[in-house]
Amino acid sequence: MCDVMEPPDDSFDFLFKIILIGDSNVGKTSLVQSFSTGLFSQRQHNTIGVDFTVRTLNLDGRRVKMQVWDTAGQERFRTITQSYYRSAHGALIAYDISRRATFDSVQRWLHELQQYGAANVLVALIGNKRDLEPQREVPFSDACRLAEDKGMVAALETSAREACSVQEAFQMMARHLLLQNGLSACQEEETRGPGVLLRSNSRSINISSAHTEQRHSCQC
Ligand SMILES: Nc1nc2c(ncn2[C@@H]2O[C@H](COP(=O)(O)OP(=O)(O)OP(=O)(O)O)[C@@H](O)[C@H]2O)c(=O)[nH]1
Repeated sequence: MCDVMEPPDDSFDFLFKIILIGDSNVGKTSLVQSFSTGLFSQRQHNTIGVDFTVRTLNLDGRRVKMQVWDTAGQERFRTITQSYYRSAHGALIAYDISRRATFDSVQRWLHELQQYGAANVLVALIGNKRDLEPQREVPFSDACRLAEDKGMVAALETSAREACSVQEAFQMMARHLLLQNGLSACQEEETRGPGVLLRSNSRSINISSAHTEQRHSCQC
């Protein structure tokens, strides 16, 4: 049944294209699935090429349509996935907090983005599988340092499995894109400056409090 109060999903104020990149099996598809349906499936097929999902967010009265391009992490699809970089307004580079190698690859993904993406693309770093705390191989402080060094807008940790901070990750990117377009997403941020996310397992890089101590408790 249709809710008469809801405008049709094709109406929007802003359209942002977001690309999700990172090594295979870090959980990119799971993050997109969690964002679009709230569901998690343990058995996930490797993405072939690129998948496409759309969801419209209501951010403080603005309808922001998010077109999310979920790319394959496997090397053999690299030529196909690179062709999607150019039109992206924002990029989420994902790694798995329990596999250091996937974090070490972030620089390579960033390099690809710089090579094939638009000059003003906004980038955020996502450490997924936060629920695997006992197997953690990447301290959150390493992610924050890298994000800061590379001029990314934020570093966050998520768990697609526990639906932890996933919505926030996409909303954060949407808010940064609104800000980039000269629009504050909400009044509170207008008084606070360009920082957006203040959760304990996330950190906005371009705010004055960027050097405050970080904690890791997930409060979902
Ligand atoms: N524990 C845990 N497992 C996760 C999480 N997110 C994804 N997984 C699992 O990690 C595996 C890989 O997930 P995918 O979403 O297919 O990874 P991907 O990055 O899209 O992989 P490619 O399509 O090959 O690039 C699957 O078995 C998921 O169930 C998470 O937050 N926590």
